[in-house]
Amino acid sequence: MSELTSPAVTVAGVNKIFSVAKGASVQALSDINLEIAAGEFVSLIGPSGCGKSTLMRLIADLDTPTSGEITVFGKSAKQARLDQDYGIAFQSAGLLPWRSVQANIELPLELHGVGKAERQARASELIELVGLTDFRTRFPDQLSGGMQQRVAIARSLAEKPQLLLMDEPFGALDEMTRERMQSELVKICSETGAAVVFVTHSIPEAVFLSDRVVVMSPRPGEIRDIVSIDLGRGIDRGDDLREDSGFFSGVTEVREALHGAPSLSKLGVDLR
Ligand SMILES: Nc1ncnc2c1ncn2[C@@H]1O[C@H](COP(=O)(O)OP(=O)(O)OP(=O)(O)O)[C@@H](O)[C@H]1O
Repeated sequence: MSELTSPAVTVAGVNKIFSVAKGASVQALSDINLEIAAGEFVSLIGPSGCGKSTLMRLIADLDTPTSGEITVFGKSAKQARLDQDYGIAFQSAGLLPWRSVQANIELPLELHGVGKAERQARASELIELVGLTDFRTRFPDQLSGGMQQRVAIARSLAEKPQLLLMDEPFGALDEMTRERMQSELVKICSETGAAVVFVTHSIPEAVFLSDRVVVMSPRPGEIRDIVSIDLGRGIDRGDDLREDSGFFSGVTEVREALHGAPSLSKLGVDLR
């Protein structure tokens, strides 16, 4: 399969066991199977400690599975990392403290040899997008946690990647900024056709953003249910959607899946 027709991510029979103390181990993930299509937005949701971040770290090749296989656009996770095939925005912003906001956002472009003028123009666009125009020359330790997250989000978008890995990227944002960033992310994805794997603790956030919500069970993390959210894409996901009955049905379905009740679609209930 060529890179273009490959799924964005495949996770096949993945287990992850951490060795903790002498002889003791923690099984964080158990037999995870998941395929994320190119351009698809998939959220991972589940109780604290169920392995969401572990799964993200495995996809990003920041750790390796104990068994099973992960591919990204048909390549091994390692090759995709080396080729920088995706943008990453994780909870701890991971900014370089000695670089300004602007220079942090320019970094991926710099690493790929994009010229200075183009880099600066793209960074300015993104700085405006995340509402940090007055902070472009500041350094990360001069920013609040939420602002740092916004810099990390801008950096992850710098190269218009075809895949974004986002682990609670909006966790430290106030509710207004969070909703604005969600709407921007929907817009960016429909413009660039990027696939997204998104970890969140917020059911409404998962439903607003996703094509599918993967509901995980408590440790060892297994996929308990996958809820399809058929609310359209792009302009269909405007702010009005937050008050739409289809949106509320999605929230209910994900909540019930989280609590272990059978999903409504599985019972043949039409949610539209
Ligand atoms: N490096 C590690 N060594 C040992 N155990 C680990 C390690 N990383 C994660 N774990 C354990 O694996 C389990 C899954 O952790 P993970 O951070 O993936 O959960 P999570 O679903 O992202 O949690 P949260 O929602 O609280 O962020 C937890 O029990 C955690 O303690």
